[in-house]
Amino acid sequence: MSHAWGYAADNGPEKWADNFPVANGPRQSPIDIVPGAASYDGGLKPLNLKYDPSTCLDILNNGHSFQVTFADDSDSSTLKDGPISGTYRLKQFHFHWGASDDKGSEHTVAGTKYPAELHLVHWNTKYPSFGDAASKPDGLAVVGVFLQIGAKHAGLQKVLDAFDSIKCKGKQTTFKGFDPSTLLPGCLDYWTYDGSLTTPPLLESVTWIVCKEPISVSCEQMAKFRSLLFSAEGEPECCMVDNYRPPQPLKGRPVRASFQ
Ligand SMILES: NS(=O)(=O)c1ccc(C(=O)NCCc2c[nH]cn2)cc1
Ligand SMILES: [Cu+2]
Ligand SMILES: [Zn+2]
Repeated sequence: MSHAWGYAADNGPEKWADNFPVANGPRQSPIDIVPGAASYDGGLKPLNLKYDPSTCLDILNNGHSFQVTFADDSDSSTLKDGPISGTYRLKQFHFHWGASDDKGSEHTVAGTKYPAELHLVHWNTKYPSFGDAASKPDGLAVVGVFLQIGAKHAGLQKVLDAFDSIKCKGKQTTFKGFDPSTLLPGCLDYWTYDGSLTTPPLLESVTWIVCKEPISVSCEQMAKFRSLLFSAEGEPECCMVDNYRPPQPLKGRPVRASFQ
């Protein structure tokens, strides 16, 4: 994945519009979610998430986050219902986090930042591939889950235990049998709005589905996130922290709630 963009002062979110003018587009993400301004929509269905751990393939440090990638050549791990129509396949999940517990999430709730945010990335099977779907207005659906400091998360620990082999940019290792549904909160109430990828190419192809209930992680687990590096082996070490884009203008978009 060759790209010059990042999260530093010289290549970070304030500079992305230079190479990706859609950064100033009408449906950019993330946003600040204002619960009082969201409109309850009784027509929204509950999320229907069905994940098959046998589709889990590997874990990768791509230089801006780490991601767990899934086999998406069949409808084994899917998202249906919720605000979407049709079937969307799980492609990968990754996180965004801060250098300290007071920041790190991309979406905020009435201005509140969480220490981290999980993104489960799915693509619409009406298109032939993820790459094709990523350029369509209804091509992707990303489920966002906030992380808050509290009890150690057993499911997340399985992911963190793989970190020693992906410390540097470009490192990848086999990662099998992980069930991403262990990372979901108990209650799947959500907010939804039309948005974009939160990293370049910032494509405006994402139906965002942000869960209201966070999951808990321990401060030791957060420290493990911060032990990863943006830098490749042999480069000066640069801690992978603050890999989040700040909230973007809503530009009149409705934000709907699946709950009252
Ligand atoms: N944060 S998010 O909105 O969920 C998100 C989800 C997926 C991608 C993505 O697939 N990007 C295109 C390929 C690529 C280039 N470099 C790294 N990935 C980017 C952001
Ligand atoms: Cu990349
Ligand atoms: Zn993301």
